[in-house]
Amino acid sequence: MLEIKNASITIGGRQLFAGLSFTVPDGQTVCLTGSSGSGKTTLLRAILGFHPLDEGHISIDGELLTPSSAEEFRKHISYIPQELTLPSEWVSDMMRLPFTLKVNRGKAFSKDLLMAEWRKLELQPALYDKKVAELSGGERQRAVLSASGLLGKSILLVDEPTSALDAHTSALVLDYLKTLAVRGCSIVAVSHDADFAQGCDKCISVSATLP
Ligand SMILES: Nc1ncnc2c1ncn2[C@@H]1O[C@H](COP(=O)(O)OP(=O)(O)OP(=O)(O)O)[C@@H](O)[C@H]1O
Repeated sequence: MLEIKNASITIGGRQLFAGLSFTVPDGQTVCLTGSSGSGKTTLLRAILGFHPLDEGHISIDGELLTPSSAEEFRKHISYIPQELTLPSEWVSDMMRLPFTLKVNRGKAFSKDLLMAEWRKLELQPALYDKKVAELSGGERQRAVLSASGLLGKSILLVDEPTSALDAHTSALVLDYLKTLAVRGCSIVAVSHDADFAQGCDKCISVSATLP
């Protein structure tokens, strides 16, 4: 279980949020909502240990996130940022890349298992042999999500997973996230998509403090 307790972050003299508390039990999907600039992405970065809280704490399964535990914590977290800068030229390389990282040691890549994830996300198998630049934004988003699904980490943080998708495909992505949740994953998604937010188990409003 992921727990955020009494969290506050101020950047450049502006308080983004304060006293923010919520839990994400194993198997739950939580949607972070809030106006642009309210600090949703910053909160995801805090969970990754890349941005310190000014007050409060973050814990996973009762273990506190600290500067010294952050690296160990990240081994259990998949993070899909809003803006994907993908270093691979080919989709096949992009899909294999996470499995070559030290942090994912012990996780074996399987194209067959990946294709099973792709079917759930309605990605055509032929895309696997294309260049990344040939994929649409929504195809790229879903392909990256499928690799996270295959990695099977216990926490998934995903920023705007449906921003490039039509209503049908957004619903597909929500269903997909729920299949990951059923496997025990705790999911925190940032979204401005009201239908997506409604489909999650819980919505947390990250509220900006007005000057
Ligand atoms: N490293 C940083 N240095 C300076 N300012 C930052 C930094 N990170 C975030 N900010 C500022 O903090 C505020 C919150 O940013 P954040 O990206 O968390 O918002 P958000 O709620 O995710 O917004 P959006 O919905 O537009 O994606 C913004 O004003 C942003 O400019």
